[in-house]
Amino acid sequence: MEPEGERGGDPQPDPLPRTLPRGQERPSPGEERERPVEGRETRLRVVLRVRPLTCTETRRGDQQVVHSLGDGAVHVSAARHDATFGFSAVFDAGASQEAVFEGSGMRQLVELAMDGFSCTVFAFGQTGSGKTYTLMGPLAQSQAQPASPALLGLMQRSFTCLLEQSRSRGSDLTLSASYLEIYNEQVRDLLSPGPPCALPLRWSKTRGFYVENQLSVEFESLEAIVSLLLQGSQRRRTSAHALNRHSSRSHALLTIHIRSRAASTCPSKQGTLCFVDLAGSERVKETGSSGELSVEANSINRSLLALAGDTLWECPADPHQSPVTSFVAHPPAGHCISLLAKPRGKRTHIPYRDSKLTRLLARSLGGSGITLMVACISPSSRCLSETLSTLHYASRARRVTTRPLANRVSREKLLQTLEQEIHALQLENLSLRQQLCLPRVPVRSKGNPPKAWAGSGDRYGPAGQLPPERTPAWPSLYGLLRDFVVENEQMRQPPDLNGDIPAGPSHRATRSSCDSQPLLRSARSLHVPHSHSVRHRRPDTTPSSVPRLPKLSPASSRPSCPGCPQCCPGPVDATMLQVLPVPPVPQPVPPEGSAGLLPPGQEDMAAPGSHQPHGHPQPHQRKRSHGRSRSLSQQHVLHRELPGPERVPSPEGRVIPSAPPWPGLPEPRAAGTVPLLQWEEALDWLAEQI
Ligand SMILES: Nc1ncnc2c1ncn2[C@@H]1O[C@H](COP(=O)(O)OP(=O)(O)OP(=O)(O)O)[C@@H](O)[C@H]1O
Repeated sequence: MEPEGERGGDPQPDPLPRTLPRGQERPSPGEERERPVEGRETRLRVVLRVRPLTCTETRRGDQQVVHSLGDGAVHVSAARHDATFGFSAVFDAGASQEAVFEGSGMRQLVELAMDGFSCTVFAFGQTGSGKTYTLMGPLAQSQAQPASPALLGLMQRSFTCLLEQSRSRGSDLTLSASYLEIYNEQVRDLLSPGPPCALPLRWSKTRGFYVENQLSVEFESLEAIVSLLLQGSQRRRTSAHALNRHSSRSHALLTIHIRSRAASTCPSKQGTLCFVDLAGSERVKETGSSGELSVEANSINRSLLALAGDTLWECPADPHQSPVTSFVAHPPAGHCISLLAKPRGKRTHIPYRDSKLTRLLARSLGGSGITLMVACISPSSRCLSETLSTLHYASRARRVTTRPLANRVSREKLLQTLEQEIHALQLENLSLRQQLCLPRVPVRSKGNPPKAWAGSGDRYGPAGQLPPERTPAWPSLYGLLRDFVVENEQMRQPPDLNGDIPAGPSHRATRSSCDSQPLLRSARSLHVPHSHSVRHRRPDTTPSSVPRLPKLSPASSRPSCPGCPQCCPGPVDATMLQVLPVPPVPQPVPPEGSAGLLPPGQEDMAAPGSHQPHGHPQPHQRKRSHGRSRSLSQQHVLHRELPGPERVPSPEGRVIPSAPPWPGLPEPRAAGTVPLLQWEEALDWLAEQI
C-alpha cells in the first residue's frame, strides 16, 4: 500500500489490508456532510465511480477486479494486487446518474457557487473510464438525439439545480458560461466562432491565472446552456482509439459565472462553477495510437503528470520524442497534487506553471476554491494498473486542502480598480501621443472637469476619501474612462490615405487592418442560438498595470498572412464594415476576473512566464496584449462612428470604436454628454466593467 510519502514505479502487490491505510481514512460522517466554512481549511471531496464492463470487455471475458464494499470503500483484487481504498462515496456499476449527482455533493457545490465561492468539479481517470459520461451523459457523443433525461450527467443536473435555486431564492442573478479546451498545450475557446485559435493564458496578482479573450455567453434558460454545452462539445477534439470510440483529446473546462445583479447588494458576490473533463491518461500500446493521436496522448499524459505526479503514465522525457515505449521513472518537477497533499508546513513551491492545466486549476487545488473530484475507473482486469494508478492518485488528492473564500467585490474595490484602470489608460494615452508626435494634451470631456481626475493623490475629492453616494463622481470617472478608451483606440487606428487619423509607424496600419478582417469574418459567421436566450459577452479582459504600446512585428513574420492580400483587400473592407450590423460580435461582458479576486494567500503565486501561443492568433488576441483600453473597446469594433466634438474625424467606412456603453442606453454616446447615474446604476455598471 502506498505510504504517506510519494513513490515511483508500478503499484506493488499489497497484503490484504484489514483497515484503510493512513491518508485514506474517510472523514467522519459528520465531517462529510459539513458545509465548507469560509476561511477554514477544507479537504477536497473525492468520490469514485466504477463504470460497468463494456460489451467488448464482457465478450473478451475480462474479469471484474473492483468491488465496492459499501460505506465509501472499494476493494481491488487480482492475482498480484489486493488493496482497499476509501473515498467520500463510491458509485458502482449499477449507480444511476441521479445517484451520482445526489451522492457526490454536487448539489451543495452548486449552492456554494451561488454564495460566491469558486467551485470546481473535475473528472479524472484512464481513457474510456467514463469521465465524459459522468459529467455530460451520452449527450455530447450523440448529437442527433438528446439523451434520455435519466442519463443526463452532472453538468445538466447542476444547470437545472442552479436555475431552480436562482428562481427559488428570488435572487437577481446574471449567469454566463465560458467553455475552453486545452489541446496539445494550447488553450482554445470552444464557444468562439471560426476555426479554433490559441488564446493566451495570463496571470495577474489579483486574479491569478486567467485566459485572455475568452468568450462568455449569458444564458437564462436550461435550453440555452445545454445548447452551449452541446455546441462547445461538438467543437472539442475527439478521436477514436482502441479503448474508446469517442475519446476526448483535450481537457475541457466549462465555467458558469454567477453574478448578483442586484445593485443594492454591495459587496456583491460573484461565484463560479467550473466543470473540468480531463482527457484520459493512456498507454499508447493499448490504445493503438500513432501519429497525431500519439502526439496528443503525449501531451495529455504530460499535463496529467504535472497535475498528479504519478509515475504510471507514459510520458517521454523529451516532449518531441514518440511516447510509444518510454516511461518516466520519477515524477518530473511538476506534480502539484503530490506536493499539495503534504501538510501545509512541509509544502514547497507548487509548480503550477508546469502545464496550462495546472495553471488553470491552481485556485481549485490549492487556493480559495471548493473542489469535488470524481475519479472514474474501469472494473476490467485488463485495466488493472491504470485503475490502481487512478485510485492511488485519488486517495492522495483527498489530502489536499483549500481555504474557501467567497468572492466579494466591495464598493471600495470597485473604485480602486476604476482608478487603476484610468491611470493605466492615461499612461497609455501619453505614450501613444508621444509615439504619434502629438501634443501632450490630456483628454477631457465636456461634462468632466479635470479635477475629476487628478491621477495620484487627490482622486475624487478630499484625499483618500470615497465619493459620497449619489454624487456625480461615478459619471465623471466613467466619462473620463470612456474618453481615454475612445481616444487611445483612435490613436491606434491605421492612418487613412488623407491622413485624417494621425499616422503612426507605417507597419501599424497593415497590422491593424489585417487584424480586423478575420474578426469581421468570424463575426459574420457567428451563430447565436437566438431561440435560447443567450447573449454573447465580451471576451475576458484584464488591465495591465503597465500599459504597453502595440508590439508590432514585421508583416512578413506573421503566419498565414503573407503580404496581406487576403487579409487586407482594401476598399472592400470599408463596405463590409459599414454593412455589418452592430451586434454580431460578442456583446460586452464583465471580465471573469470579477469573480476571480484571489485571496491574499494566493497572491504571492509565482508570476507566470509569458507564454505566447503557437499558431495564428486571432486579431483581437493580438490587440488585447496592447493594454486595457484596447480590450475595453474591442467589443465595439463594429460600432458606428461616434459623434462628439472632441472626436478625431473618422474617415468613411473606417471602424471607429466606441467606449463601453452607458448602462441602459442601447447606443454609444458622445464622450462629452455623459449623463448622471444613480449610485446603484453606476455601481452595477462598474461591476460589469471590472
Ligand atoms: N456509468 C456508465 N454506464 C454506462 N456506460 C458508461 C458508463 N461510463 C462510461 N460508459 C460508456 O463507456 C464509454 C467511454 O466513456 P467516456 O467516453 O465517458 O470515457 P472517458 O473517460 O471520457 O474517455 P476519454 O478520456 O477517452 O475521453 C462510452 O461509450 C460510455 O457511454
